[in-house]
Amino acid sequence: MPTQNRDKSDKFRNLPLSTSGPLECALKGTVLLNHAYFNKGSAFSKEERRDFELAGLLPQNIQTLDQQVQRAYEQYSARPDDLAKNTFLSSLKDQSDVLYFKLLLDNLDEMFSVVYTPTEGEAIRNYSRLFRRPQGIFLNIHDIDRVHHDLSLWGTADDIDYIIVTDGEEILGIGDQGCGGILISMAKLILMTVCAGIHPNRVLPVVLDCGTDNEALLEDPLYLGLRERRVRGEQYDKLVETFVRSARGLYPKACIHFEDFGFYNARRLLDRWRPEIACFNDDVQGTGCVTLAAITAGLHVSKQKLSDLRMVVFGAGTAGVGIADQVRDAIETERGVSKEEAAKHIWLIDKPGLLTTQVEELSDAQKTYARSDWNGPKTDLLAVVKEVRPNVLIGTSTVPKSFTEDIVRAMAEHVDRPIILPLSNPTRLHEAVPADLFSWTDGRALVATGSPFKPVKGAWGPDGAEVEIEVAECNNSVVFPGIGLGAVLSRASLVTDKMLVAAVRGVAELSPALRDNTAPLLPGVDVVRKVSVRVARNVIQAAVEEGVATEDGIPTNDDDLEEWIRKQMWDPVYRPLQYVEARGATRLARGEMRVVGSIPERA
Ligand SMILES: NC(=O)C1=CN([C@@H]2O[C@H](COP(=O)(O)OP(=O)(O)OC[C@H]3O[C@@H](n4cnc5c(N)ncnc54)[C@H](O)[C@@H]3O)[C@@H](O)[C@H]2O)C=CC1
Ligand SMILES: CC(=O)C(=O)O
Ligand SMILES: [Mg+2]
Repeated sequence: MPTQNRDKSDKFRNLPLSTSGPLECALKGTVLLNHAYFNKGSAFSKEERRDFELAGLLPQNIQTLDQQVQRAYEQYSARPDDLAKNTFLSSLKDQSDVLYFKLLLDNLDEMFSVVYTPTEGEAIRNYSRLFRRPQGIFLNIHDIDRVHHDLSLWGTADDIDYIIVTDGEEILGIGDQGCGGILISMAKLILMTVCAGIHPNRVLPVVLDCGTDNEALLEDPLYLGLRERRVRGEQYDKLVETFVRSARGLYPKACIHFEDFGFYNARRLLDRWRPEIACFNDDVQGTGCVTLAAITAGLHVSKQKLSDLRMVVFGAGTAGVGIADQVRDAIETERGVSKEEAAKHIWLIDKPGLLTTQVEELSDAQKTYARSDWNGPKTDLLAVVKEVRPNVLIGTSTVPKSFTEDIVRAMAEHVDRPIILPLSNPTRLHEAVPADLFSWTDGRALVATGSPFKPVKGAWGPDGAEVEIEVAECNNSVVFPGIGLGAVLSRASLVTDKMLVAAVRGVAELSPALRDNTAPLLPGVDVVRKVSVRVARNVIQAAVEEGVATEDGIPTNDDDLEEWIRKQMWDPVYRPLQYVEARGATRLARGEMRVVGSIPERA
């Protein structure tokens, strides 16, 4: 039985997760060809074609995965624009997980922005128009009694490692997208597999359909979700409570990742569940971690310390306050001061201007940063930049072009290497574009952006020589896959602050800017898996130190631990298939039981 890695020479032969060896499969014929997890299309071997009754269903020529990738790439390239390419990739994923992930991994630099921000934002905006077939779980706020049952259809206790849930209220900077939010859960899970080798058959994408306040969707006859305004209050809380308790009860080993909830709920739900279960909010914590790593690299280049930091955050919502918290906690540790003292390094600005103790209706999280020491008559971004003289400026406002030339020049007047991070997605909402930031600062700005940008050329080298500056993508996608991988493999009972600090260290250690002052502040997509292994290693070590790792046999030294992690990461390769009779709940192999055991029953 392929429950474990079966290489006898392998010192890790008792690995908890199986990622190699034969796969047992109870499906045959067209049902098998339509099952993305098992389907190999033209790559089924002669023996498999015989054993699984496929011979007459496939053209004669048996092809390799590489040949299939070549064909798929040609078809992809023929699509006229990025949205059409995104749709093509979604259909490919419905056909074959292995082919889809292999194509993606082989062409990640080119395809990352097509399966993720900014193109995925467009796909989500058009969800009900582009819809072909459902993926994931839709939980309806008026059917709370069904939640446990609907979740239970996806496997048994051992089968699920990672769950991403959204309520669709604040998607990727494009606001309320109702049930279309299912695609952000899907997209982030795809990144979990691509970047961190999380098994694609051991994850659950979920949307909590609570209605929508998006007028365009409410009026769209093709809209697929609940056509009513968002239900809030007690019923909303009951849905979330029922979802979390059912998910934990059914899949006790799974980590729950909250994504793109609105400002009011994101922090509240994280605070509610964090002390009790392994959970993570990507917009609060993932964004905080990756941004702190970028700042750490930037301060290294500018030869400053965290204790020198004066940071202005424009847009004090979920992401902005998440970043502030992560940075504040790092200053607290570095300076050995209280959280209140550390918070004095940070100025938050939102719609009313600078958050001061005079501003009413601040959330508890925002209140931490409300300034009592502000005397100036103006509190807009320019006035704050002139007064504070920040060395770090962050944009999480969704207000495009809000980092204007006068603001950036005012900042650069007092700071040699201003660190400027316009993080609002998608690309059109960035607070500034890199070309302008370099132009206004004579190439001195240290820039990273929320969505990807091409390198920028300008005469900013010594004696006015032309240089090309590469811009890092400062997106939580750099870090959340590694955090998730670490939490899954250690079977962490909680995701603690120390695990997040360890994750930041993992990303910062691999920053190209640490070795070359002119290189990007963060590692790029070319090394995503390396980053995830390093982040996961650090996270697991912190989980062990904190006493929250429940997996047995975690290696103690760095190299062994990295190898142990790598060996449990899923790779897109075709594994030989072995026919077995469907056996209901019979245990076949971790990760494979769900499809083998339950699909024939459900069919
Ligand atoms: N790069 C990354 O990894 C991430 C980027 N983001 C992006 O950050 C942006 C914000 O996301 P969330 O924090 O989730 O949304 P949010 O809605 O919680 O926060 C946005 C904040 O900006 C404020 N704002 C709006 N107009 C403003 C103005 N004129 N002046 C000052 N403040 C203003 C809003 O009042 C709100 O508090 C989005 O574009 C999102 O895509 C979010 C998470 C991760
Ligand atoms: C990147 C991300 O999580 C966001 O824009 O919401
Ligand atoms: Mg998000």
